[in-house]
Amino acid sequence: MKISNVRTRVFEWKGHTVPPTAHFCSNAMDELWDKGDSMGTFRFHGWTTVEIETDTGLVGLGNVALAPRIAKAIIDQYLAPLVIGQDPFDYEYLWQRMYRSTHAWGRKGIGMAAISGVDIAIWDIMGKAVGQPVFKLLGGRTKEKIPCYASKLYRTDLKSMQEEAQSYLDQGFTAMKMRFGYGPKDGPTGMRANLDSVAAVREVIGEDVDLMLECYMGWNLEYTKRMLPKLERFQPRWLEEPVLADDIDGYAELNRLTSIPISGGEHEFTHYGFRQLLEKRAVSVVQYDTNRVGGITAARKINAIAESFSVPVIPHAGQMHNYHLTMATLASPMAEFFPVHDVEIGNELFYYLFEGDPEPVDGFLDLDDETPGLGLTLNERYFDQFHITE
Ligand SMILES: O=C(O)[C@H](O)[C@H](O)[C@@H](O)CO
Ligand SMILES: [Mg+2]
Repeated sequence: MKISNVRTRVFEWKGHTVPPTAHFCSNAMDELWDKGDSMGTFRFHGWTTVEIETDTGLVGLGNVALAPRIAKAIIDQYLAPLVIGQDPFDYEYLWQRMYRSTHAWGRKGIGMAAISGVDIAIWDIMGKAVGQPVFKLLGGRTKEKIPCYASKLYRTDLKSMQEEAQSYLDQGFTAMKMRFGYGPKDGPTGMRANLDSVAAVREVIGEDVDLMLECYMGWNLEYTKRMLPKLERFQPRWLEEPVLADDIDGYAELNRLTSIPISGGEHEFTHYGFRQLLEKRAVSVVQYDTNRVGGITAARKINAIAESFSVPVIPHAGQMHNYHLTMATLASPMAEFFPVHDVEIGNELFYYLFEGDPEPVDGFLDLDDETPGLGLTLNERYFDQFHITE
């Protein structure tokens, strides 16, 4: 079998979107005086699909969510020529070929995200070729079902957040993640607002539901050191991305500071990047996203490294490209799940673009033993809601 063609398309949502609101989610732009719509550069309203065809008629489907237009250009110009004519089962060789040939600029960030999209499509092909779901190629069914946590609760008014948290309880979730809306520039009143939002959610969900707290790179080391002791009474499952992804020593200092586990990794790349995070004990939860980190080929290596450090892997985003890895390793105890709703931040756009992702039932997801490959197809019902660039 040989790869005969690589087709990339950029899907940019032109349908209804929920307008941004102030303090929606703390983020890396908040430190700037002219931050404007600070989440503007962190919306996922576009996605790149990667369809890799073989000379035997199979089509593998991959995806990239970061900088979709750039990802398409990288795949079209640099990566497609490296894999066309090759055997997809030589996936490690093909990964090294893509990694090494773009090493000067592609080992982190959008270069590695583009490699991820190609790699995911290659694994979809391999599963389809042998008639097995991808997780069966990675280690098989290590769980009867995958526990998952509801992930939204962006900062709005406290009553709306309490109603949203209650809705996840009503759906049977026993874990959920909320976002902070304030950071260092908002001073003591912002701290109070942050603490009040956690108290409000805890008031609804009680003490026996896991609550994760998301800073999305919007705090800094000094502010987080002040916040952590104040947050301990809420017993969060983890505090996520309090500092910039490059501040690995800051992560490590925070992770040693209190009983609250620090999580991160959705903005880290390759098994080399995660070796650094783990050797420095910088995170207590590894959160790569397979469509960024280097695809399934890199993610499975990270799973093994994390397992050797006894650090759990709970990938960013849920979504099929991550679920197969979580199913195939005991090192990954659960998955993130983005509730489906109107397009807002854009994490939920995945459901408008693809069909096949499992629906959670009582806080659990399952994958089908009989569906070969990743189990995803493009959702053509919404194509008219997208501007599509071939
Ligand atoms: O952990 C997450 O889910 C990510 O940080 C979100 O996708 C991001 O959009 C901010 O909430
Ligand atoms: Mg996050």
